[in-house]
Amino acid sequence: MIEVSNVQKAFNGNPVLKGISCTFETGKCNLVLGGSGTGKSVLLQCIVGLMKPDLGSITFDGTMYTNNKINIRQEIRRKIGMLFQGSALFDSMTVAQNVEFPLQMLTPEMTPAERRDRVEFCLKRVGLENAGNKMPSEISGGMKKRVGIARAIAPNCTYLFCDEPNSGLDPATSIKIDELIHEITHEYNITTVIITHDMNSVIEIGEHIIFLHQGRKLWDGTKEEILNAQVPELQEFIFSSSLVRAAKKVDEEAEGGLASIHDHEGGGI
Ligand SMILES: Nc1ncnc2c1ncn2[C@@H]1O[C@H](COP(=O)(O)OP(=O)(O)OP(=O)(O)O)[C@@H](O)[C@H]1O
Repeated sequence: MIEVSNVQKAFNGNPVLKGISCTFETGKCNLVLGGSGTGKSVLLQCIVGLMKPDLGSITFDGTMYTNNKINIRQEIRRKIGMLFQGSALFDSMTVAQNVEFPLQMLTPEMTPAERRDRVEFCLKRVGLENAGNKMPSEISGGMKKRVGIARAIAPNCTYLFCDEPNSGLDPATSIKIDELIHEITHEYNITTVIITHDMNSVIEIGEHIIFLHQGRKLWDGTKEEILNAQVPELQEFIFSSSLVRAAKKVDEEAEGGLASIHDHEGGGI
């Protein structure tokens, strides 16, 4: 479990994170949801240590990360896997070399043969067993995300951070990537944190959701609870998604008949 307590961050006097406290649960897909510019990426960077919060603390399974000794921070950092927006593969390396890269950096004790086995295993796990020799330029956006996932889990990560894993993907491929992240999270009991503004992902894999708005956490809960959350900013965010509007309309038709829908349309959400 990752615990974030009163994290604050400002740039040039402009507060971006205004005291965020939340927990990310072990073995679950934890989603950080919110509109553009609400501080999702800044929060993620503070959690993984790419940015230093001005105030507040972050613990990983009870061990303090912020302001702790360098060796303890490095030990935690070794357990973190990252799936970057746009996949961030090395263009000059093959798919297999990309997946092997963090093993060379983080697990020097592994022999070349052990590394090759691990790469083979991870590529197979993400459904890319035949793509090891391809270059990133030869594979699709969805395949690149899969390589990114294989690379993130290769060193046996305990924590997986995904920055908008669906960006640039078509809806069907997005669902497959969401499903893969969800499966891997449960299979290896990983604490997964996903930054997103995609309501499809919320509905697919949102086991624990944090909603950020203008640098504050306004709500947290599950995908089952989110549609009934009584937070105006969250409702506005959710119902700006045409998919959710359509799903709610179908529900209302089934439950209340057409009269209730027409009433609703008059009032608006
Ligand atoms: N290094 C930085 N220096 C100055 N301002 C920054 C920096 N990083 C982020 N910001 C500002 O912090 C605010 C929040 O940015 P952030 O990238 O966290 O938003 P976000 O919620 O991830 O948005 P999006 O969904 O569009 O990626 C923005 O106003 C952004 O301009």
